[in-house]
Amino acid sequence: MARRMMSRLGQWSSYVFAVDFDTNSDPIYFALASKQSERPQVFRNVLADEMCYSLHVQSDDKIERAKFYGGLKKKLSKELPPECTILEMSIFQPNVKDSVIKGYFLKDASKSSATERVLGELLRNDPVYVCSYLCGGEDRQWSQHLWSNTEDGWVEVLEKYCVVPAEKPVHHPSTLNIINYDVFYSFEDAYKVLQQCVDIIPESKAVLELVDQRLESKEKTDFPVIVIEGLDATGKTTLTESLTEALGATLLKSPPQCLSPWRARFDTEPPLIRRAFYALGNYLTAGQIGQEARQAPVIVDRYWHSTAAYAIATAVGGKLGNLPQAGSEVYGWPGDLLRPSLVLMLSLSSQERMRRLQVRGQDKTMEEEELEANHLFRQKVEEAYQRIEGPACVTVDASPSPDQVLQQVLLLIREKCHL
Ligand SMILES: Nc1ncnc2c1ncn2[C@@H]1O[C@H](COP(=O)(O)OP(=O)(O)O)[C@@H](O)[C@H]1O
Ligand SMILES: Nc1ccn([C@H]2C[C@H](O)[C@@H](COP(=O)(O)OP(=O)(O)O)O2)c(=O)n1
Repeated sequence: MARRMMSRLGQWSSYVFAVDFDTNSDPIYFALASKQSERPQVFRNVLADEMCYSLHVQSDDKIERAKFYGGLKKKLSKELPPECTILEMSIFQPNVKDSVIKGYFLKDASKSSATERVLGELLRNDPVYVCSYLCGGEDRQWSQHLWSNTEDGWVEVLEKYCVVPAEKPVHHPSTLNIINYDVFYSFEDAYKVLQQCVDIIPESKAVLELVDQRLESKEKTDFPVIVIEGLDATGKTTLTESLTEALGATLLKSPPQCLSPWRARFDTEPPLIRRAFYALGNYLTAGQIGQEARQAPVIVDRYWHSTAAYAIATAVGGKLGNLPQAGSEVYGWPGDLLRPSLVLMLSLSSQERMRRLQVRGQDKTMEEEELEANHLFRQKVEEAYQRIEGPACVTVDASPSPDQVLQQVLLLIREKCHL
């Protein structure tokens, strides 16, 4: 037992735990120690008389971890008593890339044994670590208790540690695992993810077959390639159509039409798989761009900026300030993806965007519903758009009439692409 304790503390001593009690403020950071700290009040102001637990996925397989973590929230929401609040939590090594293990922190005000029963069941059947947290003693010190399964099926506490405060890290933990989890910077990295999904998501096979037949694109195109970006309802469809006509251009989009039968399927998958699907869509579109730009200018409705900006904004929790700094490698362009001549981002006030969404009155994707509900998320998408480089986007005011927006954009294209 003593040896196991040493080994676990050895394993976790460089890790910090972060719990998101409130998305508008910083997480609460804590670490584990064998002795109490002089500043023991880790959860002061955020926990009352509740029982607390944490759950972390325990698997070396990236796909299994992503799938299980996504399903775990649904399972917990369904099976736990309604008085139980489920908060996002992560364990990470401060400022070390790829070190995050995601999990949930449970605040349970139910005073029933149902929660422990559900967690015991999970521990027996699924790849999870389960811990409970207790506050005791005169100085109200918190301790963490790691659960273990006994051979006869009971749950026991295996190890117990003191919970001590930890410093706020320079980089928000949600930024540490962006590369190759949320954003893919080469064809091969995205392709590998879908290859590993073939057994669990049979549709991956059809997508990979299409991708295998993609056209190769040269680095330099004969005619200019102009990408139009922006949040939903900022006027991309309206502008790309009028622009295509005005310039005698070819109109393409990413993801391309040939992926539409599978898009809804991949939209239900966890970020790792969903984002790999969209990344591959860009390479398919790049092949089409290369082909079409031999004959005429090409207009593209969404491309890499959309893929990276939405992925980064979804991955980064909390405040706008948690986004990786401008100039970070996460905003870089994939070395093997065709670069357009110009990227324009249509920008609108949230009131006008909402008005246009209502006028259009269509079904919105879940993500767009979230955008509406979540002003912060919308800001993060736009900020990420503006930080992406290689080429960076030029922001266009999309609030004037459709014709005025078209004239403004034609001027920009003439100036930057000499068309
Ligand atoms: N410049 C504009 N002024 C006013 N309404 C516009 C303008 N551009 C587009 N719209 C309207 O706003 C809605 C969203 O435009 P759309 O081109 O479909 O956006 P997106 O393709 O970016 O989702 C549509 O109903 C469209 O007719
Ligand atoms: N090239 C692209 C295009 C869209 N995406 C993702 C990003 C968001 O999750 C959604 C936004 O697409 P949505 O269909 O809502 O937007 P439009 O209707 O095209 O304006 O798709 C992407 O990752 N890469």
